[in-house]
Amino acid sequence: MVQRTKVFVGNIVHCNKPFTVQTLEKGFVVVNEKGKIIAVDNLSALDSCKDKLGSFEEILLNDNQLLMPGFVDTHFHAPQYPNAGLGYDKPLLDWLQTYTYPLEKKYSDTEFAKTVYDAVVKRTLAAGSTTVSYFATLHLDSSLLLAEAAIKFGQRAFIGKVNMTELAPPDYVESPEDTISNTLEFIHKLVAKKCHLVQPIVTPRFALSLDLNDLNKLGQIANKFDLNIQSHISENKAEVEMVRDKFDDLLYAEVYDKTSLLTNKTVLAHAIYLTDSEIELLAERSTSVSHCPDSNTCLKSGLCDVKKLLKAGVNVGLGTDISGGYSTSIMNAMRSAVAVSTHVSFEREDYDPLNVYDVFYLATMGGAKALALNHKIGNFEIGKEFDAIVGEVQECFHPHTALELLQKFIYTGDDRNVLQVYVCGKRVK
Ligand SMILES: O=c1[nH]c(=O)c2nc[nH]c2[nH]1
Ligand SMILES: [Zn+2]
Repeated sequence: MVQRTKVFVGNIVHCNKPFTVQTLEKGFVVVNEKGKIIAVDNLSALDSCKDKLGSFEEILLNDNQLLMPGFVDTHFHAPQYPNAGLGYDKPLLDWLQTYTYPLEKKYSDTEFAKTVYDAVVKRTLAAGSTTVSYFATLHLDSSLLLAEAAIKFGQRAFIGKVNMTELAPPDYVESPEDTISNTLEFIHKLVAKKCHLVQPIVTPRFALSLDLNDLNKLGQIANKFDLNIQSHISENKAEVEMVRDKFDDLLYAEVYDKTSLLTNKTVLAHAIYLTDSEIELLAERSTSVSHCPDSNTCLKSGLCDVKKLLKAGVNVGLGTDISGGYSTSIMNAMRSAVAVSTHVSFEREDYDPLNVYDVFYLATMGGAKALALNHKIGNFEIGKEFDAIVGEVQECFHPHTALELLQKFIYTGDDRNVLQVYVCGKRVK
């Protein structure tokens, strides 16, 4: 169905530059029938702009509402949603074996997969995540069902069929041959759906799941088809030690670099225990980090020093990391990122922790860049596709500026405060 041109009028906030929130108090954004932003300005320019439009739909925001870019969740294990909030009594490697792999194995059942995946996409859209990078499971058919859920409900998404040949139960690993051939088939079948919003992403689970040879083949596939890549890095001390032992003293980031997996379209979750030289390597390769503060706390993995990564020139986005994390909401991840950074600051001299505006940048432009979508989404630049949220702060007892509304929205809001959600100009909530 062709969309009508839309004119949004009200308080507008977005990051027009890194870590800078631009506000248009009483501004407007015009979105054309293809979902692209064609004008952004102050109210004084609205009448002359309207004169140039044909028919359009006007969306008027009230004084307690805010138009902002949609949130980007850079790390979400969709099959783990049934475990959200469960099993935080074990650290990463035991947690994987005890709770996570047994659940993921169930996605050989496509009925079960469809039920969970539909619920995940509806829930994340309701929370304002207009773009999500999903891990699925090893299963080809049910991974395609996750893609279908995103297409059906109108979410922008990356879908990763997970690769894992080792260090998991014998009935939840693939042979080295199958992991490559199934990945190629998954990519071809997903691309054949011809939905520009939903794309495959190469997804080696982590360095302990595959050998160098298979990691390298996945690097070649990503390179050949120009695909995004997602994985995990340096989340847990025992994991980091096992990687050093397995790969003859290579550093974790060196394992991925040696196998062509560190690119400007790669996003790596956690990155808590990187050495300075690994951080430099990520910056050199323009590889991004997905910061998942809730997961790092629930699994007692550690405190990620995001400010250090940013200072070294590494781009960072936010991830909910269901079900290492318990919340499907990037608003919650923003609050937790501020809290964790503040806790890091207690142990440092002259340390300026992340603030509410910094995490708004990470949740929008930082995430867009992590998924190499910053030319398309992340803010309201003319020419970009309109992925946006209308948020509302309820119970305002006196007038607030747009920046005050943004603070209150992030700190006190949840999906009840996310009134409308748009992906590429189409309303999806
Ligand atoms: O938080 C995590 N969740 C996972 O599912 C996983 N697999 C490897 N490493 C992981 N970390
Ligand atoms: Zn994860």
